Amino acid sequence: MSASDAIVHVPLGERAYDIRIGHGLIERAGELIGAATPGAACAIVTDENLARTHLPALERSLEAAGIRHAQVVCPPGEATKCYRWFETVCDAIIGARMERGDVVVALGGGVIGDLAGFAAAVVRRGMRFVQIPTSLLAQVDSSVGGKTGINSPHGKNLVGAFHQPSLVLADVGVLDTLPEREFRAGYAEVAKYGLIDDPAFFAWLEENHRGVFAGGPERAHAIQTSCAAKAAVVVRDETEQGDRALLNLGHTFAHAFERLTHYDGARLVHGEAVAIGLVCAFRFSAALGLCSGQDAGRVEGHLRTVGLPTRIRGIPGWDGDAAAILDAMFQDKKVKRGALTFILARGIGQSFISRGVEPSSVREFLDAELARA
Ligand SMILES: NC(=O)c1ccc[n+]([C@@H]2O[C@H](COP(=O)([O-])OP(=O)(O)OC[C@H]3O[C@@H](n4cnc5c(N)ncnc54)[C@H](O)[C@@H]3O)[C@@H](O)[C@H]2O)c1
Ligand SMILES: O=C(O)C(=O)C[C@@H](O)[C@H](O)[C@H](O)COP(=O)(O)O
Ligand SMILES: [Zn+2]
Repeated sequence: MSASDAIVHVPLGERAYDIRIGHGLIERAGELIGAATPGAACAIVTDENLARTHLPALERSLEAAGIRHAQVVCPPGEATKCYRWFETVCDAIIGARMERGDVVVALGGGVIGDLAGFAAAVVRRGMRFVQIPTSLLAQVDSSVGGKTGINSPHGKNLVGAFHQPSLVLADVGVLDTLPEREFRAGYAEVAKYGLIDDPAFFAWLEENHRGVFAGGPERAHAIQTSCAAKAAVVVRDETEQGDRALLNLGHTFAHAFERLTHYDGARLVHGEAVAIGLVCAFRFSAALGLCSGQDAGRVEGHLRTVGLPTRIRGIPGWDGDAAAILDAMFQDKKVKRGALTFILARGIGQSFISRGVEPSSVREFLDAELARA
């Protein structure tokens, strides 16, 4: 145990768990997983990048704690969140004779977390699950809250389950090996929490983003603030019957862009799609007269300052039209009785759920965005 770890508790009754944020957590994973799930063996799910960098330390730690472990290594990238790799991961866990009481450990970014979590939700009708998020995005968002799943050719995350982890170990030190593009992409989800309901945090990010990117103490503060923000929403509405949809700010747009680029991370990764989606959500809100153009400009300005893409027309290799985006949006899980739902905003930190948004107004907005120089 280290006195300097921060802990965000997620009080979900019998599914309650801790998010531990600190340094050297992979080296201490054996001890921490052993304490959270005594006597359990571990099926580690990871990708090739993590297998090279941080898997050996995790294996040493499990061995030192006397924990039996097996692993399955997947290719990196969004395309892995698919039926084929889901089958491979499930069968690897089963083939390693992992029992229902054993633990699936996700060592990786959001792709691995979502895929491994979904396997944990269904193998032997539900195994325990530990998240060791290694990307900024996974540490601030995907490892928390229990959304797991894979993509369909029809749309993002369309097959999945809610399955909460038993423990989250966010080792801030592992971010030192994360490629800069991926760190930046994860920052979009950090900014999202300020934009949802915490204008002071967004203003803090505007002032302190350099420290977050440089790995100063601001980084751990941003991760902790993000986890606490997400945990608070998840505790209010675990399975997205209402308020949890706020965490989807920017995502009705983002998921359409990801599907239209065929989940090709070389062109667009999730966090980049979210950055463009956040700008769209605010610009759409401004176009509808809900929020000021000044606030929409502030959102775009900040994301552009940190180097994130902000324009639909900037998506590499995609030159489609508004009809294609709108068509993809109709596969969104927030669609209700055929009507679109968007998370819109009355200002920075003042987002709200808007049901039954007219497709014609979305179409008009998208046409104008696509015509933007
Ligand atoms: N479940 C949720 O609540 C939730 C929330 C947000 C996003 N997501 C999902 O998360 C996914 C995106 O996650 P992501 O941005 O982490 O992408 P990712 O999992 O593809 O990871 C990004 C890249 O960085 C590499 N990487 C990760 N950690 C590294 C490290 N420490 N050192 C070196 N390389 C490292 C990975 O191998 C990969 O190539 C999307 O599928 C998205 O839909 C889920
Ligand atoms: O946890 C949530 O709830 C979110 O919406 C977080 C999002 O950042 C994340 O991308 C999530 O996977 C999207 O969920 P989906 O239900 O729209 O697929
Ligand atoms: Zn997201």
